Amino acid sequence: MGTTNSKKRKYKKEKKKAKKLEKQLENSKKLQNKEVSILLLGTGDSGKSTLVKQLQILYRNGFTNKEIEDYKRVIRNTIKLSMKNLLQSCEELGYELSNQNSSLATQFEEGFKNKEISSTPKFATIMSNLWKDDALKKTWQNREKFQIPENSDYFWDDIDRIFKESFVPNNVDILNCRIPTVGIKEVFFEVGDKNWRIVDVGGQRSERRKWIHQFEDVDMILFVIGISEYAKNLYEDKNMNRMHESIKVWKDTMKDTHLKKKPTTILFNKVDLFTETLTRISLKFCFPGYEGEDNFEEASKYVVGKFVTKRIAKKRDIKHHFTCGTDTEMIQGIVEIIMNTIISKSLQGFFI
Ligand SMILES: Nc1nc2c(ncn2[C@@H]2O[C@H](COP(=O)(O)OP(=O)(O)OP(=O)(O)O)[C@@H](O)[C@H]2O)c(=O)[nH]1
Ligand SMILES: [Mg+2]
Repeated sequence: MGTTNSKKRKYKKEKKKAKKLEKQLENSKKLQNKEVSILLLGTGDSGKSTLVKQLQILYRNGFTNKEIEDYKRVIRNTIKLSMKNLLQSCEELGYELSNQNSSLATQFEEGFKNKEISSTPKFATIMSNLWKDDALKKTWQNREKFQIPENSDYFWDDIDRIFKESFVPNNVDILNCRIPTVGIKEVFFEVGDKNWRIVDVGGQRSERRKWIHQFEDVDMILFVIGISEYAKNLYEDKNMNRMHESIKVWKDTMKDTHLKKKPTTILFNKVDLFTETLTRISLKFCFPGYEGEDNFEEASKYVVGKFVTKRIAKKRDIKHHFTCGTDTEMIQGIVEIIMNTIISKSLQGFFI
């Protein structure tokens, strides 16, 4: 009797296993034909488009000649505009340039208005000499007090190369270059035998009302947070702290009914800048209640807790990673983890 029951149980178990396998095979076949859509969300400047550039480098042979030419123009313009901004902020903060550099600053102001002069190697040398001035270095150390592209120092350190006639931006230059996204951009990739659609949106306030139209048609959300931005205010609202805005946007987004069942991954991006900023500005600046040390381990754990709260995590499938958006190798590793998670969820019938 006992033996018969145990045989029956074994048979039932085997049957269940076979059915599961059959379902997985069926899902896998469906998945082969299905495009998986990932929606990138997050406030402005958090690093969404940088991630798309990385995917372009990793899975689409990089950038076209036209794109490279456009980036060349943007990079050179940004260097000039940021230098102007730095000089002005230096004055506002009350730091004084050396006498020699004061006359360079005058030459810069005069040349800045003239497109031809400001494209010459001589003008580039003026900027690279200015960048060596202690007062400008001190101003840069206080960059959270004004609005300036975060990676300006990457370009200023290399002005001579960038203003050479033969200059062609490399991938790292392009990854460091900032162009705010306006509207919705779709990018398509094929990795292995899967098709992926990545939807990149603009994150500044005026762009966010367009987000909702994308919610229904996507399989997964990647929410990008600039974790280093806890000491900065918004570009579009000088009185609002960027981290507090990010928390608000995240909580509002998670309330949306269309997104309730969508797997969500948070990327706490800009970890390189986070580590550096912590050496200058305490996390208390943003969270007065923070009592930990200003090191990556403690501070990042605290910030994660502000996003992955018990209330949000209880109802949802939320994962998170720390990233440096400009580090191609690191991003490749994270992207592979995310894609594998999606594939395994699809095999369970999650998206199909
Ligand atoms: N140092 C550093 N810079 C980063 C990192 N990720 C992105 N950036 C830079 O941050 C700036 C903004 O990145 P974007 O990708 O344009 O930001 P976004 O989220 O697309 O911004 P919007 O289009 O306005 O919503 C760019 O200059 C990037 O080079 C990072 O991890 N480290
Ligand atoms: Mg963008």
